[in-house]
Amino acid sequence: MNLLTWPVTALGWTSSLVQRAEASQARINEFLDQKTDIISRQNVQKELVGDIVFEHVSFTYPDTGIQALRDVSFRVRPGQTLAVIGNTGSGKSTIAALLCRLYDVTDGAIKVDGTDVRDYSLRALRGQIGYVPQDVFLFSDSIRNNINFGLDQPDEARMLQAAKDADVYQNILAFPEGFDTKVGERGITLSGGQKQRVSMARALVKEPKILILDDSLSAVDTKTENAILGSLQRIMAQRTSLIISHRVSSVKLADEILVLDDGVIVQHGTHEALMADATGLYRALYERQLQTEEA
Ligand SMILES: Nc1ncnc2c1ncn2[C@@H]1O[C@H](COP(=O)(O)OP(=O)(O)OP(=O)(O)O)[C@@H](O)[C@H]1O
Repeated sequence: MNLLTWPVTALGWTSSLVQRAEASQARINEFLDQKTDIISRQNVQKELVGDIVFEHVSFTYPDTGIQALRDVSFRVRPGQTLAVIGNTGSGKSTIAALLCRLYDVTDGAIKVDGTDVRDYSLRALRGQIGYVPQDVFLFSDSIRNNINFGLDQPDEARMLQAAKDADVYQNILAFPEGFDTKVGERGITLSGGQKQRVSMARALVKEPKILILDDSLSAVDTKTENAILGSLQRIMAQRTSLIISHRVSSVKLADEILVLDDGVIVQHGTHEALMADATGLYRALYERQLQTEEA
């Protein structure tokens, strides 16, 4: 059903339909506002395995002229976890935005399972990527509908499992109406960490082949973050994951870590290998964060 052309009068039937339509409309508008030049080709609709390759990718934001990435190359094999760390503004989120094709690369290419992302149908590509954005967006609706958002056929067992995996199940059960509890303007207010975990459950319930966590646990303390990442290990082992963070604690378990500085990969390797480089940016980030935590 095309919600863009859905007659407004037809929306009057049930309030939950209206809310879902509003929610979908908001999301559609969000995409349309910024992505008018992204063309969806219908030819490639295959099921993904999750092999991601960035080949000499450079990207300049068209509106500001800011070059966010310069000659970035890496590969993440199916089932592996790649982490990206760097200071604020170093280009981390831009990597996620390009992979989801919110923008097209300026130079180079991004390939998923050997096919350029520009050749996929947008629906096929984005439908298989679970993206937990930095800025969580929850609809004024029940927690259940927020988690199941975008699914054609919601499944109760899958939703419950996603909430458990995102470590928000017990919080939700403690609310008066459990998963039917309304959030947002007409409901209760969730803490920043709870919102992030509901948003994570929304990504996990899709059982995506590619999972992107974009600073998704910044609002929880390091202890909770470690507990969530620990419980996500099983899930991440079954898909290709991209963890974007400015915190060393979030990235240290990854198979490979990229260190970005001003749009350029300045280091890459495992946590142990990067820590061994006493003069590298990674070690400097680690020591700075240790000092902040101790303070
Ligand atoms: N939508 C946008 N339009 C124009 N410029 C942008 C946009 N998003 C990011 N930028 C710019 O691109 C550069 C890289 O930003 P990006 O968000 O990728 O960095 P980041 O490492 O994820 O930062 P943070 O840790 O603060 O989220 C920055 O200079 C930023 O100001």
